[in-house]
Amino acid sequence: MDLALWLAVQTERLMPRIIVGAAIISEGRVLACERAQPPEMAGKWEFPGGKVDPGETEEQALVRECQEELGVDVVVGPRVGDDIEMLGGTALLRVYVATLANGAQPIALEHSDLRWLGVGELHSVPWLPADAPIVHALEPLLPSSP
Ligand SMILES: Nc1nc2c([nH]c(=O)n2[C@H]2C[C@H](O)[C@@H](COP(=O)(O)OP(=O)(O)OP(=O)(O)O)O2)c(=O)[nH]1
Repeated sequence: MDLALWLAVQTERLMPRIIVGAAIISEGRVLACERAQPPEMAGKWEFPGGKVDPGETEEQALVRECQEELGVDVVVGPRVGDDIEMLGGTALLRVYVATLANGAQPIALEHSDLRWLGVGELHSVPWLPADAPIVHALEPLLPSSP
């Protein structure tokens, strides 16, 4: 490995890329989104979100991603669960609870399907593997009968 590549790898290890996700809760249910791509992730379910761009706060990134992916404004609340290490420690998944800012309903602009899941339905979809601890941490936040 040459010096430039080695330095790039070390920098990524020291400063993992933050990927933010929004656990949007409405009427006692959380929004799950089915990935449409890339092929190896298609059919797996996730929280809307994505990479935080340089110069952007995590909250700004979540608001932007929810606009791009779902066409809705969200209000970002507290964190849910711990950071999840991904991609060999070069990225961290960090999920926040969020609510819809107004009456607008999410539209699947980039996903292949959307579902509102009550606490008893949380495990009814195949989540991306990294999301399992977050889904678990959400359970106490959802009412037993939405
Ligand atoms: N948004 C999101 N990404 C997740 C979750 N769980 C999980 O493993 N990931 C992974 C999938 C991807 O490898 C990565 C996020 O990539 P992305 O494609 O959604 O990010 P992005 O919108 O910024 O995409 P781009 O700029 O590369 O087009 O994190 C999750 O719950 N939500």
